[in-house]
Amino acid sequence: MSKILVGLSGGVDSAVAAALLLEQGHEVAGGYMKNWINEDGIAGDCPWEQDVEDAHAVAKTLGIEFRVVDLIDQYRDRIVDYMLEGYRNGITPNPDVYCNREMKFGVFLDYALSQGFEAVGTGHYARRRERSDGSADILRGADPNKDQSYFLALMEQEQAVRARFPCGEMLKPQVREVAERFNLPVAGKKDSQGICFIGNVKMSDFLRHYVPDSPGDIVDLDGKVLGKHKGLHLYTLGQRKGHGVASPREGMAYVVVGKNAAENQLVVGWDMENTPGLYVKKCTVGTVSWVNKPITATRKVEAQPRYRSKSEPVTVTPTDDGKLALEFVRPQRAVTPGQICAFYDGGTLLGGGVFETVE
Ligand SMILES: Nc1ncnc2c1ncn2[C@@H]1O[C@H](COP(=O)(O)OP(=O)(O)OP(=O)(O)O)[C@@H](O)[C@H]1O
Repeated sequence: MSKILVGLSGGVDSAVAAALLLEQGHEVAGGYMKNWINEDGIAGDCPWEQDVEDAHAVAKTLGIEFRVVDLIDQYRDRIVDYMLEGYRNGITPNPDVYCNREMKFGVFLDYALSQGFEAVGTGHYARRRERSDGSADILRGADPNKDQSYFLALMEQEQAVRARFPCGEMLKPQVREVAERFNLPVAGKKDSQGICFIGNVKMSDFLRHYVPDSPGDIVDLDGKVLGKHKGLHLYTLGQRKGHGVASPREGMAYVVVGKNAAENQLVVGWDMENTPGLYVKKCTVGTVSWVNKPITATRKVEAQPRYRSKSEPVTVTPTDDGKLALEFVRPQRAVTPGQICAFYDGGTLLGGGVFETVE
């Protein structure tokens, strides 16, 4: 039996995580991380008050203690600033992945340990296996449609040791069944969408609040001006919609293939495999971390370049400066600096890093 603080978000998955850990005989308390309360007056609905209420109601139903943990300052420092800095520097950051490493299994775990808990449980769809030496592996969740191990790619070993993911062994419909069995008030609540804290605020509205628009030309690969963009940070490599350049050719679409920061130009090209800049086989990954057993010599593994994509065979070579040189077997579409690359060996998450340069 362990003493576990479960991150209760007000959603169904974390409510079920708490119920299952309780059923397994652990001593469980629920903690809501208060990360963001939209003090800056951004248009849109940030439903944190409803979420706290729902989390509290779940704790009451389960008969467990409930706390609200104020992490607003840490969230601004570690997630919001990282994100805004990334966009200002022309990359596409991934706050969801950082939130797991820095917040849930960072400051929230530190808080839990300081309060006498041994572990933090969450509703992530990922599995965890303990080895006989006490170390832990993170595996893909049993539900292939819900697997969230990608978001845990920057977790380190000490964090994996202290994590608990009881929903990872189940399929989503089974999680809903458990919620009903425990009469949890959130059993029918809709899954949350998008970035962990923004709620229903549109990402472009959020960014616009902090990073000023900086309009410039949209050009094709020959430099011909096709339109105007609102600011390079508002566009992502591979983006097909929302750039406003209509295609004159039936069945062909323009996509973002590059950003020329020096000229403040957004470059678009045809969505085809031979369009320069859109598909790459070689790239580098920095900010590397390993859940278990670092890769120290050239090795063939699988890499998942974004959340909703398959993992792909890749050769990984550590470089002298602590980064990784990657060579994919097949060309990859829109490998985006700032986004996360997760490495797997079969169903086991090895670790991850941040895409830096692409060739
Ligand atoms: N504000 C929060 N406070 C405490 N824990 C949180 C909070 N936000 C997320 N978590 C934890 O992290 C897990 C994964 O977060 P994510 O935002 O992906 O939620 P989710 O998959 O929609 O799950 P849920 O149904 O529990 O909201 C949650 O299941 C929960 O345990």
